[in-house]
Amino acid sequence: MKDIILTDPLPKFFLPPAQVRCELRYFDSATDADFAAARGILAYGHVRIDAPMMDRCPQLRVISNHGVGVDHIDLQAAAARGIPVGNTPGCVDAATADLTIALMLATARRLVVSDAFARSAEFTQYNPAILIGQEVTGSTLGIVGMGRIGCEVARRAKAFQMRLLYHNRSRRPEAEAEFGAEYRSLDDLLQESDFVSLNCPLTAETTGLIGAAELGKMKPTGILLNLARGQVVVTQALYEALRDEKIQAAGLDVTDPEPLPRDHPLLQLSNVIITPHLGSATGRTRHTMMQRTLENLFAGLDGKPLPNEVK
Ligand SMILES: O=CC(=O)O
Repeated sequence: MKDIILTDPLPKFFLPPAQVRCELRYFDSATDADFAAARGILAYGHVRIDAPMMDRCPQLRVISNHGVGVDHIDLQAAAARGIPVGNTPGCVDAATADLTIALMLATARRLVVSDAFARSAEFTQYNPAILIGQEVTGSTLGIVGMGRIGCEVARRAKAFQMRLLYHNRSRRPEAEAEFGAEYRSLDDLLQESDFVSLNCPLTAETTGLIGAAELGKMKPTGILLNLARGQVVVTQALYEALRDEKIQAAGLDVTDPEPLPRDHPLLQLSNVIITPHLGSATGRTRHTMMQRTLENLFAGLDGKPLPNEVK
């Protein structure tokens, strides 16, 4: 008999490998009986998985998260109920670091407004005076969160001959040795960097980490990149800093709230580029994430240790 699994609607390529041993029930249409019978939860999107949901599932053996960040899952509640939580670290790093660099280049070289200009009637001839950007090569990049993704960003930034600073909960001697990254307090990093890249997990410590005071420490030419979680940045403070040109630009793959309401003033600014939470969104990475998610799910259903358990 197949195991009943609660999940979000999954893409087509995910279905055959999941359905080998699972019957899928979608959160938004699952009945009380489905919750009562569920032996696993496959968290594909960011549905909040909290204690009341766990208590609706007395048979629950495992929660398997498609992705790295588990801030939408109440880990304490899961631990208290003896339910292991799995995630997919490692396989998302390259794609997320690629998008960090893409947003760095796109904000520095004003790609989105340039594209609009090139399509408009205003573009009548080559004009060396317009749309001047910032040079990425040789600039200083400050990485907040020198974990796996931060290290991949550093690796790519070296190809642009960037000077690297980092801030992390603890010193990372390997990153210092491999990339020549210099440790800084958050304040010093904000003051010295041309680009500040947020690549940290969302935790109690990083919620609201970048507010008005922190943005005020950045250079007026500084560019903020957020590939972490929207809640790491105080949205209103960021809006004001961009509106008042206290910083030059921001590249955001995540926002708080997410998505921003259509009438949010941040969406009116031309010095911000927003992508809809696409850090790991490449075909290859999505495929590997699927495999890792199912490995954790199936191991949990079998009562075996998860290959990647969140501790
Ligand atoms: O946001 C995506 C992830 O946490 O992997």
